[in-house]
Amino acid sequence: MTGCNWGYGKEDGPSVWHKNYPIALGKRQSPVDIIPDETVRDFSLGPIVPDYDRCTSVNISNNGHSVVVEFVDCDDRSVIRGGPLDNPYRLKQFHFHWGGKGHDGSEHTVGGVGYTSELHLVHWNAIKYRSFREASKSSDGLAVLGIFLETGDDHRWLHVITDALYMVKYKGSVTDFKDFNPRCLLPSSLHYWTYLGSLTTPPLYESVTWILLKEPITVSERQLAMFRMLQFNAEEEDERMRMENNFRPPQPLEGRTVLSSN
Ligand SMILES: NS(=O)(=O)c1ccc(CCCCO)cc1
Ligand SMILES: [Zn+2]
Repeated sequence: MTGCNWGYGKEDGPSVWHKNYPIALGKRQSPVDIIPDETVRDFSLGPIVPDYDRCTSVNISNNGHSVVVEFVDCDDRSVIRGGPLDNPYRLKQFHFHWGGKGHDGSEHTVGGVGYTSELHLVHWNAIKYRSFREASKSSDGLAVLGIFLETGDDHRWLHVITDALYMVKYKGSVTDFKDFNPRCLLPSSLHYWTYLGSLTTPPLYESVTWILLKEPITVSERQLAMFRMLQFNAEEEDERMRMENNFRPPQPLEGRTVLSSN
């Protein structure tokens, strides 16, 4: 497998991903537009339980597409359970998607309206699969908890992440990032929508049970602007490209139903 040949530009962006990743035209692609009135209340859906209190964050890195915080996932120290999930899924990493200055950058939209940004906490089914890589190719392999970000006051804890961004400005950079518990990024309500979808970036595998929290968290424009000082390119590359608008637009629902917790 050669390196990444995709991006978010005109030549390599979401509209041409299908050339190298034909599943982009598949039947359970993500993100999608969530139309609240068309979601189905499922009273059998229990609460979602993120249990991150024994999590071990390892590092923060720039992979040329987003900024990613990775966690130790060799045991069940930090998992998400309940809701639509048949067993606990291990926390592997979280990352963000955002827009340009004054532009929305969420991936999922609600009633056709986007948010300023979207946080994805990525988990994998270690009960059924032996590795994240194997799980990522399986229809019930991954669970991604999606949290919308809206602009307003400073987020009390986001500075811990934005203070580290200068260390990972360029693609391929990584730095230690210990003792961060993503529980501080959750909104107060865990009411959610859930549906079966895919990774929103190549390889676009249709392996994700999406769980989207209805309540957004609030971050400031200043905090969000820090993400835009990141670059898509490596330090040694001539072409400087600001990391922004790293989101895929909504894809066809293709007959899927979005379920709603209470
Ligand atoms: N935006 S997302 O949460 O759907 C997401 C999560 C994780 C990956 C990496 C998959 C690597 C497979 O080998 C890609 C995308
Ligand atoms: Zn994502």
